[in-house]
Amino acid sequence: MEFRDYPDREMLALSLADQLASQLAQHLRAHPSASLCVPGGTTPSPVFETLSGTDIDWDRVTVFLGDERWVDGDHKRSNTRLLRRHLLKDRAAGANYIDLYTGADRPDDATGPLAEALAPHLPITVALLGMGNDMHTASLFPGADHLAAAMAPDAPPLMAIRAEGAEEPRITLTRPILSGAFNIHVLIMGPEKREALDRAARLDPMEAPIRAFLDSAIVHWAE
Ligand SMILES: O=C(O)[C@H](O)[C@@H](O)[C@H](O)[C@H](O)COP(=O)(O)O
Repeated sequence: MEFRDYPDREMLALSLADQLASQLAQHLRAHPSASLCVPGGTTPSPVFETLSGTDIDWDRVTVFLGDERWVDGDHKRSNTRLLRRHLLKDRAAGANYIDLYTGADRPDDATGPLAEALAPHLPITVALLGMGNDMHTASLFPGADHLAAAMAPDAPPLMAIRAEGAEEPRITLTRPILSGAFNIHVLIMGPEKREALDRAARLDPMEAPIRAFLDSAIVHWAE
């Protein structure tokens, strides 16, 4: 794991957005398209704000979330709503967006069609992951109902998941799809998350799902 410590949150957001954009641009120099997988939650908005204004060929970039809460796109807990406000605008408005919330009654009914929609965009070019204080990432929560299946090497690309720490049913990309990304970045801010990360490094991925991605990730942190 590579750990990058920034003087403040603003520097982190500017620098990380630049690193993500450079990796996408570099991939686009040699390939017709690229994919960007991003987290929801509260932390990444400043990174998204900068990234949305970067001058890359967004028309050739497909964006999707690593996980979505099973709520309508205009619900305040919708990660898609967050992306529409902070990332899928300005220059990035031209990106192709795959919405993980299909409107099906249950996320369980959406995994098949979404796996087909994502397939042409795998492996992921750049994956940005968040982390909760309980060491979950995407919706891979410790103690979640299908965690073992979602962490297995032969897991399907997406799974429906329910967990105590999650307020609503979720859909999540699984370990093999996320860990297969060419570039993996983890974004965390604040002392609590830094402590959680240190703890995760000593635990098994079933107790600390973020652990499964740390060996090949760059972790970006600011106080
Ligand atoms: O939908 C979600 O909740 C996420 O995608 C999730 O994995 C998130 O990245 C972490 O929970 C951190 O969330 P915060 O940035 O809000 O702390």
